[in-house]
Amino acid sequence: MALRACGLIVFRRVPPANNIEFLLLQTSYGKHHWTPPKGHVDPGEDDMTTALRETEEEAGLHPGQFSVVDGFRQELNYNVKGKAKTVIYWLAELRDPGARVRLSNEHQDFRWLPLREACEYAGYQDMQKTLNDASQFLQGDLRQGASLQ
Ligand SMILES: Nc1nc2c(ncn2[C@@H]2O[C@H](COP(=O)(O)OP(=O)(O)OP(=O)(O)OP(=O)(O)OC[C@H]3O[C@@H](n4cnc5c(=O)[nH]c(N)nc54)[C@H](O)[C@@H]3O)[C@@H](O)[C@H]2O)c(=O)[nH]1
Repeated sequence: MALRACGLIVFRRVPPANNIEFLLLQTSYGKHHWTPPKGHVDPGEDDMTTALRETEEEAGLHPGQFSVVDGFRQELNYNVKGKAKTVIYWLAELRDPGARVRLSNEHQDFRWLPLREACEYAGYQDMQKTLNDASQFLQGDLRQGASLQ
């Protein structure tokens, strides 16, 4: 069975133009790659609980500080050291764009990045596609919101 991990693509809207920035964390081990907060599903744990727990452990952001966006869920499948791994991501908007990120010792740095830079930092094509899809989803959300007003 594939290794399973879950996480949240956390974003914030930055005044004055409400531009979207995504949160990426850099590992303090291995190749020092950048990903959204995520981690392995513990035995008996459901996926969303894992995503919330890992976001709190790795970024210091608790569920009261963000809202999970309805209707967006992406599954990535890749190999790590020859073993299949599945990663599920949801999208979550930080309520206070100034909220402080607190890293654990698993990460050495973090950045809030607009889409293009986030894709550059993430590197992997599947993660780039996920970030692009998230951005498009949010733009669609905005358009829908505007048409309802
Ligand atoms: N010392 C040391 N310790 C490690 C190492 N490795 C782990 N630890 C320990 O594990 C704990 C973390 O546990 P959790 O937080 O629960 O789990 P995850 O968050 O799942 O953590 P991972 O880092 O294991 O998982 P990935 O991010 O998935 O990276 C695995 C590989 O996959 C590639 N990769 C990454 N993202 C993408 C993508 O989007 N797309 C594609 N295509 N590929 C991608 C990339 O090549 C990468 O090298 C740490 O505390 C350490 O103790 C290591 O190399 N050295």
